[in-house]
Amino acid sequence: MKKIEVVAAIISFENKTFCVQRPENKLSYISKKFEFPGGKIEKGESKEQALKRELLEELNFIPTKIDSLFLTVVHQYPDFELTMHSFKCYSETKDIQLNEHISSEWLSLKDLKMLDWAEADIPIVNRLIENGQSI
Ligand SMILES: Nc1nc2c([nH]c(=O)n2[C@H]2C[C@H](O)[C@@H](COP(=O)(O)OP(=O)(O)OP(=O)(O)O)O2)c(=O)[nH]1
Repeated sequence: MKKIEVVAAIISFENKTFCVQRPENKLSYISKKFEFPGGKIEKGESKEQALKRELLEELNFIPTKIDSLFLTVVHQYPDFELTMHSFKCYSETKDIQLNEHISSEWLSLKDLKMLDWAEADIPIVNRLIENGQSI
């Protein structure tokens, strides 16, 4: 089974979390799902380098701070096994550009569950809510 390793950014600003919606995809289980911005780690890259590169590519965004690893999720999708490393990051503005995603939301923790998340993201959402930070 194919394996994919990705990094994802949980971006915070004024107690809200940035959530982005993926475009349509032939894989129904990720098509138009909400996720945390990020993407695949390329050969020779550290996780932090990959995160910074993906945030620039997808959002033209440079975080003011990146925390240490928040949670790593291993999730079996029908076509591949995903390992996703998530990191809390911080923004100084709500104004973030979307280069690839079809929509975005800044949500309080109590509202995160209202979105239709990619399945692999559910443990991250649950952990954020449990921790109760940035409510
Ligand atoms: N970035 C990101 N990917 C996620 C999340 N949840 C989740 O299931 N995924 C899956 C969707 C994709 O199958 C894979 C990431 O691939 P991607 O398409 O975003 O990565 P990429 O930009 O490097 O890919 P590529 O199009 O350049 O090949 O991980 C998430 O929260 N963030």
